Amino acid sequence: MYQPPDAGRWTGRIDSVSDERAFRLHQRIRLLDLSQPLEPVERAAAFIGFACDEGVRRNQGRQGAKEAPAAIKAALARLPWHLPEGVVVYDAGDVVCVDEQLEQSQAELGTMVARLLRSGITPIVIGGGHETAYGHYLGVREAIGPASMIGIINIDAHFDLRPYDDGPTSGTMFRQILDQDDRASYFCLGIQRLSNTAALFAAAEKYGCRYMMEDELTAGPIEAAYAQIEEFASKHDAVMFTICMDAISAAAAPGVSAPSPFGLAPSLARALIRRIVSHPNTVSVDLCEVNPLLDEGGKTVALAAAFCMEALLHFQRLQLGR
Ligand SMILES: N=CN[C@@H](CCC(=O)O)C(=O)O
Ligand SMILES: [Mn+2]
Ligand SMILES: [Mn+2]
Repeated sequence: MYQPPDAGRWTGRIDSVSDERAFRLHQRIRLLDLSQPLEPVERAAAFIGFACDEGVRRNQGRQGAKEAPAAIKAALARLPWHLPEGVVVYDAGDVVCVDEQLEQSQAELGTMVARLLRSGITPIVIGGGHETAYGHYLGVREAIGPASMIGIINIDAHFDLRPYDDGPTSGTMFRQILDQDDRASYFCLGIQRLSNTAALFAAAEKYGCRYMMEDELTAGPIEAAYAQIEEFASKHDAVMFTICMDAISAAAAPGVSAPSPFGLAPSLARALIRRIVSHPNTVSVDLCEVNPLLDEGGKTVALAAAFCMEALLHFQRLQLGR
């Protein structure tokens, strides 16, 4: 079910009502109702929420991620505006999963993502459990057509390559995509040995997935990751980028279904995010698995909002003269 944006969410501290250098996102955001016709726009991005944790429920996880779009948008509202002149940022509302209708909700999210992409607007999808990524994928595939090659870059502790004989969950998306789409490939950064069974490592081999382990990334140098990102992104027509917040150290991101004691440092993840969205082939991003009900002092929500803002600031598609 689609819910148009709610202006009441975009409130916060006001340092000045006239000096634009003192503005925050809530003073700049525009509302975009995706139930109305869309005009083409240049250098624009839109937050689209996916209020859903049905995939997490089916995956035996701890529910609460459906509260994340409202919480992350509220945290984004308070951040200072540093975007270049001419960039427009929209709140495009939320797709809400009702009555355990995961598959229908993913399809609806896909429709919204495709509409944004076709209007030239960069989608910043705010999940939701990681099942968000499947709806995001449907939209990218619809927008770019069947012939184009999609590269999926995931920052995650988990492969999310589980079998889905009993239906899709928050742990099955990339297997679903690779089974149905021979023009999609998958690169995962931040994989942890203790977050995946041997069967899941075997699935990654079987599907020819590329991955970098968390300890490999942490030990550096980061240029090794940058080189792999460049090589992978360059050989695809479009890159969809997905961030699973449980990839981050539990010290910084406790508010997730499956916390990671040895997760990535936030600054390392930020460097990866900047590099991935800076690639000209990257068309969209989603950020998933924040569970505000499990958060400690709002720090996971604050980190998620900061990652969304970093993506906005560094998206190559939003820069002048591209
Ligand atoms: N999206 C999360 N997927 C993980 C969850 C693991 C867990 O709950 O322990 C997975 O299925 O592997
Ligand atoms: Mn994960
Ligand atoms: Mn995941």
